[in-house]
Amino acid sequence: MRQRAITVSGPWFLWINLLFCLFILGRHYFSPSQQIASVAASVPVLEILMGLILAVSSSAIFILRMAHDQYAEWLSKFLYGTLLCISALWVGCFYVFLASGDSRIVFPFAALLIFTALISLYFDGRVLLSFTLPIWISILVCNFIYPSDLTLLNALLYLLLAGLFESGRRILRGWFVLAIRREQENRELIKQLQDLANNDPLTGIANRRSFHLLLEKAMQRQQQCGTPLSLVMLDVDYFKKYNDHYGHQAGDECLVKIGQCLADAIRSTHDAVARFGGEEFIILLPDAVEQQAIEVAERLRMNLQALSIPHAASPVMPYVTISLGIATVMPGTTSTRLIAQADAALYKAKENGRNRWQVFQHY
Ligand SMILES: Nc1nc2c(ncn2[C@@H]2O[C@H](COP(=O)(O)OP(=O)(O)OP(=O)(O)O)[C@@H](O)[C@H]2O)c(=O)[nH]1
Repeated sequence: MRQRAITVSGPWFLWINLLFCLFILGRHYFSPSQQIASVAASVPVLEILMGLILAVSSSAIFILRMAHDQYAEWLSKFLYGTLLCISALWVGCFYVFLASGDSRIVFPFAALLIFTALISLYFDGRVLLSFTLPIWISILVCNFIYPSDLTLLNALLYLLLAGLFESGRRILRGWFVLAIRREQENRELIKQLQDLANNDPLTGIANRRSFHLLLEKAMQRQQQCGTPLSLVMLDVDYFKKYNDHYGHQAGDECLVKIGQCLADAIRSTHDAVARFGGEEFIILLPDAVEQQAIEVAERLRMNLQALSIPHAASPVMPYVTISLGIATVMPGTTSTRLIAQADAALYKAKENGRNRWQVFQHY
């Protein structure tokens, strides 16, 4: 957010400097009074200083606009250096005016520059001070060197301006910090909402809703490119008995372990594992033909077996086992039908004795 502010406010402030320069260069037209005319002797110096500010400001505006990465860290450092340089040039300009006994333009100009700097750079204290501090200090010092202008009124004005500047900076900075905090909170909230919408709260893997979205996308791609696609649906064997034996809490922990085991066993970038409901999980295997899906199913079964989660109440094995149904897309298969086929194959695997996989048979 700070980088965004720099790339928006930085060029604006540089434009202000450009305009102020043009005003000084054309001062004879704006105020052809005796006092300003007395600066005439120093005109070449002044013209050079203004020319330099014009050149530095316009180059910096160009570089900031052309910057490839508008959020790059170097932009802040670049603006810091540029403003320090421009500020030094303004100090020279004000010195020329004060030295030639013409302070009329100095004070309002310095105040305007300092307050426009505050408006555009308040979010970055270092950059703000790099511009304002040299101007502030040099005017004070000049007043001591040329004490004709050091009146009580001027001193009071300096104090008043310093107070206004600091209080304004604090208020603006407070709003900026609040905006940053709100943005971070919103980002976290959006992430939480996305997690809630897409992930199963118990196991942390994708939920049924996001699985359907992934499946629809994969089906579209399959229809466009004619690539294969398979599904593996699986169900924990005798999970009701597990709950009854070990308690619902242990059942939850068992589901978390199974979800993790499945997620670890798939190619994370291509495939997707989701909790389909209760103790049922589903795995989407884009680009996988039937044989590859069988290999994945067997791997999942073996990985879970390797975990050896005790299931004393299971009539199949003394540890938790799963049954799996496999279905592969055929021409004209819809997503709903593919899920139904994987479910039918799973039912068959259960019927055939559980702790096994079964491929859907097209008769
Ligand atoms: N602990 C826990 N249990 C769940 C959760 N979701 C579903 N279950 C339980 O899973 C059990 C599923 O039981 P059934 O559908 O009869 O299936 P099963 O006992 O696994 O038998 P088969 O599938 O035929 O092997 C039920 O007792 C549900 O209460 C959950 O989030 N946590």
